[in-house]
Amino acid sequence: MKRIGLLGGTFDPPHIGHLAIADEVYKQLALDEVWFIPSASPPHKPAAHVATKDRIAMLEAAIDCDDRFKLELIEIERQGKSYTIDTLTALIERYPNLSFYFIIGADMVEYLPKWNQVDNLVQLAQFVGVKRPDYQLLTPYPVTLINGPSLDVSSTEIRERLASNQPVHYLVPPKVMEIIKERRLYE
Ligand SMILES: Nc1ncnc2c1ncn2[C@@H]1O[C@H](COP(=O)(O)OP(=O)(O)OP(=O)(O)O)[C@@H](O)[C@H]1O
Ligand SMILES: O=C(O)c1ccc[n+]([C@@H]2O[C@H](COP(=O)([O-])O)[C@@H](O)[C@H]2O)c1
Repeated sequence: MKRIGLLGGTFDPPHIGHLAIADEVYKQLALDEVWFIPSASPPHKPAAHVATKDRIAMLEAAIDCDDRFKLELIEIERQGKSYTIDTLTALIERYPNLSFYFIIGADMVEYLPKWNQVDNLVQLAQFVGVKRPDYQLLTPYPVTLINGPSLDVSSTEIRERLASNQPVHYLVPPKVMEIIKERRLYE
């Protein structure tokens, strides 16, 4: 049975933290692929700061050069609030022969008790929690905890730096930087 990592996110914009955790979990859990799932509408925070088409273009560019990473648009196609319970239910129905590993950073591990139908949700896939600065990697839920590199980078910080004309080179992949510049995102 193929082992698929799922990394859901707002990706507003995608950054090296996303790629590093996908890479780390891929290796530590011997996954076959990692699918990146941009949310249509994040369930727990305000809407993204740029258009969905821009987030998709940036995410495509971010994972383009890595064959292990794929884009999965199931939440964009479904529209509405992107609850993970709906996404996992649909993916399991669509791909009964794959086993899924839902990857979350430590901030989301802390927030997991508030996720929609969390008790059912954690039965649907193996949840995998990854270290992130300033957050506890601790939970009563059955989450596999991974101690990888802990990168102190967030989309919020990148947006703030772009808005105040500070450099973000090396925090986002070069092709993502090109899109940000060409489309004048986050100015
Ligand atoms: N630096 C990081 N280390 C570990 N996990 C991360 C890191 N950045 C993002 N993640 C995880 O990746 C997933 C998607 O994150 P998201 O797209 O919301 O990025 P973000 O940097 O947290 O964004 P924002 O600052 O806008 O809230 C979440 O599970 C989040 O915890
Ligand atoms: O389903 C939920 O209740 C839920 C609550 C918070 C976050 N999530 C998912 O967790 C992933 C990371 O969220 P975010 O907003 O930090 O990008 C993304 O796939 C979200 O849809 C899901």
